Parts: sequence; C-alpha cells; structure tokens
Amino acid sequence: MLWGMTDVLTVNGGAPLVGDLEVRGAKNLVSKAMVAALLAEDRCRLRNVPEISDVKIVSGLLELHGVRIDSTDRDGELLLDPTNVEQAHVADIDAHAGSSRVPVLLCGPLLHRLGEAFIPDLGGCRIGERPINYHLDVLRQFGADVQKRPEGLRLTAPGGLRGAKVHLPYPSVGATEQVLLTAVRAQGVTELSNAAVEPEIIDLICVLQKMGAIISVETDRVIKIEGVERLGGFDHRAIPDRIEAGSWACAALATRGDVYVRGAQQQPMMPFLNVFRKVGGAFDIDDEGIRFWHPGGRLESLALETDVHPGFMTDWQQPLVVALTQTSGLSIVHETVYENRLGFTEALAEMGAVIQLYRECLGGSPCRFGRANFRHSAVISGPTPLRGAEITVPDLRGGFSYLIAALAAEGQSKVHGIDLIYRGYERFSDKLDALGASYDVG
Ligand SMILES: CC(=O)N[C@H]1[C@@H](OP(=O)(O)OP(=O)(O)OC[C@H]2O[C@@H](n3ccc(=O)[nH]c3=O)[C@H](O)[C@@H]2O)O[C@H](CO)[C@@H](O)[C@@H]1O
Ligand SMILES: C=C(OP(=O)(O)O)C(=O)O
Repeated sequence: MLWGMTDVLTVNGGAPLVGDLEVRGAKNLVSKAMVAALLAEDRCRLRNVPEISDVKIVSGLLELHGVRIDSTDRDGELLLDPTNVEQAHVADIDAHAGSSRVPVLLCGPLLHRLGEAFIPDLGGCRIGERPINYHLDVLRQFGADVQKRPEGLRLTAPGGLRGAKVHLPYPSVGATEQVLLTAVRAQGVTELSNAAVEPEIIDLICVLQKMGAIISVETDRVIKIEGVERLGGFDHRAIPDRIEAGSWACAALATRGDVYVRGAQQQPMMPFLNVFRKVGGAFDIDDEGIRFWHPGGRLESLALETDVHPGFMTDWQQPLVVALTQTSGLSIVHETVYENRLGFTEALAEMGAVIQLYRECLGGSPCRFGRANFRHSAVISGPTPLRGAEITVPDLRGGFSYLIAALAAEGQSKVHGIDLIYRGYERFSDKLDALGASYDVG
C-alpha cells in the first residue's frame, strides 16, 4: 500500500484493466455509523470497515471525546467503546476535523450526551459551496442554541432537545442524517419531510434501530422518529461502497477492460447499471458481486442528469464522464446536486477529451443552479483518444477519474496529489496491481 509514502503516480496507460477486486463498506455509511456510536451506552461493533483516511479522521475525533476504538483484521472489524464519553478541547477538535465533513454530525449526539458541541472548520470535497444552513436550522428546531464564537460555532441545548416537525428545502444527505442522529434521543416525535433516502441513510437507520431507536421510513420522503431515553450498542456489517464499485466499472469501460467487483450489489446500484447498459457496457450480476466489461464495438453517447436517490448519484458522475469520452456522438451531463462538480473536466480536455461546459440546465429539467451562473452542464463529444499528461487531483472522485483517464490514455501520465484518493478508495494501488495496471510510484 502506498498511503503516506508518496503523493505522485506515474501511470503507463493504454492497456485494458482485467481482473478481480473487492469493495468493502461504504465511506458514506461507515463514518456516520461511527458517529452513531457516540449515542450508545454500550460497546459497538462495525464490520466491513475499509482502510480509508476518512475512517482515521472520524476515529481521531471520537477518541478526542473519550470513545475507545480498536480494530482487528477480522472482517474489517472496528470496536467502539463509548461508555466514557467526555468533553474535548475545542482546539483539538479543530485539529482533528481534517478533510472530512462528518464533524458537523457530532452535534446531536454530543448535545444529548454532554450538553455542548462545537462545529470546527469542515473539510470534504470542494465541489460547491456546501453550506450547513439546513443543519443549523434543524438543530435550532430541536431546541439547540447556536452561538458564533471566534473559535467556531458553539451549540448548547439549555432546555434539552425536543422532537420537531422538520421540512428540508432539498433532500440533503447530511441534513437528513443530522435529523436522524438528533431525533432518536430527542423528547417526543419527529416528522421529517423531503428527506434523503440514499441506501447509506437506510443502512444508518438499520444501525440506529439495532441500538433501540424507533424509526419508520414512509412514502414520499417522510421519515418518522419516536425519541427514546436510552440507546444501546450495535453489531453491524456496513453496506458495500456503491460509489467505489461504480468507479471501477467506469475504469473497466474506459480502458476496454473486464473487472469483477466482489461486494458490488445490484439494488443500490440500479440507477448506475441502467446507465452502464445504455452506453453499451456489459455486466453480469451474481451473489458475490458484479462483473463489468467492455463488450467490444462502439459505445453509445447519452443524456444524463445527476440527482438524489433513486436518481443517478453525483459521485458516479465524474468517473462516468471519463468513460463518456469514449462513446460515439454527443453526451450531455447535467449536474444538479453540486454547482461546481465539472471543473475537473479541464484536465481531461488537456488529455484530448472534447468537453464543453455550459451554465444552462441541458438535457433535463431545470435545477436549482439554472439561474445562478454555474457551469454545471457538460457536452462531451466522442470518441476521442486520450493522451498522457501531468495532472493534479482536484477532489476525491475527480482524482479517481484522473487515474481512469491516465490508465485509458496512450503514453505516460503523472498524477499528483493521489493521497486525496485514499479518502474513499481503499488500497487502490493494490487493486490496480490486481488488474494488471502499469504504474510507478513517484
Ligand atoms: C460523507 C458523505 O456522505 N458525503 C456524501 C453526501 O454529502 P453531503 O451530505 O454533504 O451532501 P448533501 O446531500 O447534504 O448536499 C446536497 C446539496 O445540498 C446543499 N446543502 C446541503 C446542506 C446544507 O445545509 N445546505 C445546502 O445547501 C449542498 O451544497 C449540495 O448542493 O451526499 C452527497 C450527495 O449524495 C454525496 O455527494 C457525498 O459523497
Ligand atoms: C463528495 C464526497 O464526499 P464528501 O462529502 O466526504 O466530501 C464524495 O464521496 O465524493
């Protein structure tokens, strides 16, 4: 494994990726399930936990609050003991927040357990403004008091937290999780409307139910939570990472390869599989995973827009765009979740891709960004051969997309900043080895 050893890969592209790999637990569930442990009064066991840097960041934050964490090699097991949760020093919280957005989700659990919480500077991918206004609004509705301090935001709940009728202006994943993690121990009933219902959220609800929570997911994005007085521990196997699985599928397609992704599951990937099939990719699903391959011949362009679940998720968009450079004709991608998630295409253009960005909502329905001057639609003209280049990783998924482009390109590429990719792709260099990729460190 390369993590921490170097930040540059020299990739010799132009050969198909062929072989098997395994994806483990989803980054977007594992970090939240770890936060849920803060609510528990007994020990918790999370399995299928991947070795990614986001897990290290959240572990560091939880340890600051007195949660004892051990890991074993058995099934990626993480043992969390929250029986002695304590107040942490604000400066230390800031130092541990790192590149993740998860710290904002500690608010509800810490308010319940300690009566006080701080929100440090948040990290996460720079793919848009990413405000936390929904989070603060819902916390206030539960009874939290939010004060601006020189060191950040301080939250208290002088009268305790009470269930509320909450409506989200947009089905935000993080704000939905904020409501869940706060409402489960709040006094009374919470009714959340316009909730996000991503598979990782449903898996978090499963974790909370194991702990003793009472949560019902109703039709039309409504979630009802009856607060309880005490939550116990949990033993849970994390849902597999459908974003990582989709990323390797795109790598197989763009390199004309054949990759078996052990752990990939059909149900959470249905929107991806439909698109993969429409562009001409082949896949075969069995009980253990999904095989993705380029069946030969030409790939078809398509019009697509990203959306909240059950739509085509935004995190698949960047790897897919690289594969779309190899389809015949004009593809349109309308990014409706983040206003600035197409900037990574500039480097692809340097590698020979023909991609034009537009401010208009192209190829789909008008979205929140239509009148706001963001270049959030792309037209990709293909197929275009890609050539090696020197490129720098802009964000997590953009970084993996650059790796795909470098592997698909003729010649050599130097990819800088690969450490960012370890936020969400476990042991990716080992996986590249297993697929026969040619690259050097440095
Ligand atoms: C760690 C994690 O799980 N990250 C995922 C999570 O991010 P995250 O939870 O941050 O994403 P959200 O669903 O909250 O964000 C969606 C949109 O809502 C906006 N918004 C959000 C909160 C808020 O208070 N105000 C506001 O305006 C955001 O700027 C964005 O435009 O869901 C995204 C959408 O599926 C994924 O791309 C990320 O991989
Ligand atoms: C945007 C992402 O994650 P985060 O919310 O952690 O920045 C991602 O996983 O692509």
